[in-house]
Amino acid sequence: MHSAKNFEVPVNRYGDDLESVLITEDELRTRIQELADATSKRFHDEEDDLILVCVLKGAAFFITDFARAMSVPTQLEFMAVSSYGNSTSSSGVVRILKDLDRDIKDRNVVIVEDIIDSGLTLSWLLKNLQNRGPRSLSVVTLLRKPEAVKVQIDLAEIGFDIPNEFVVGYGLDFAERYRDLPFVGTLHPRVYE
Ligand SMILES: Nc1nc2c(ncn2[C@@H]2O[C@H](COP(=O)(O)O)[C@@H](O)[C@H]2O)c(=O)[nH]1
Ligand SMILES: [Mg+2]
Repeated sequence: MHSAKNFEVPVNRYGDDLESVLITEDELRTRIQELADATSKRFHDEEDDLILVCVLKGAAFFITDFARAMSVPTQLEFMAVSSYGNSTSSSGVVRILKDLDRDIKDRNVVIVEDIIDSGLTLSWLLKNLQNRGPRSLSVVTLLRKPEAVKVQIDLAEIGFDIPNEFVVGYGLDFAERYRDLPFVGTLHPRVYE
């Protein structure tokens, strides 16, 4: 489990809103290369380009770094979904706000996720995409909160297991802020209040 103990919060554009750094910029870079290497290896014999599906907006930073670290050709697709629930947890009832632009039938598809919390959103998405008849469908997630997971999902790659805390940065927001931080961290409680 990745914890914050050893990292100081670097000077950043949000002043002292950040309480701790869980994963530094260097750690992200190193681990993303490892995830891309493992994923490239799985698909290096395939003829067709691999389709990477980004679930907006949280995975946007991750997928761009991940795709550039891959050693096989990839094509990017974007989806936007809204998950009904309260402000801090999803219900698993999902509505598609933006669908893929292309047919994925008979194609190798990797969902590139920012974070798995309960896993309910991803579980719904996997069923939805599986019904479209891809040749293969797998998931690479940057973060996972093992203590929060409610549905077991088969994950091809996991970047970091983190504590059950609300995190921001590297694509992850609170009220649309903090996505542009180059590291993953936690906010001071006063920011929520
Ligand atoms: N900024 C943050 N967003 C989070 C966090 N944990 C989850 N999420 C968002 O929810 C979905 C996944 O939710 P799930 O319960 O259905 O697995 C994820 O893609 C994020 O958009 C968090 O700590 N910080
Ligand atoms: Mg997500």
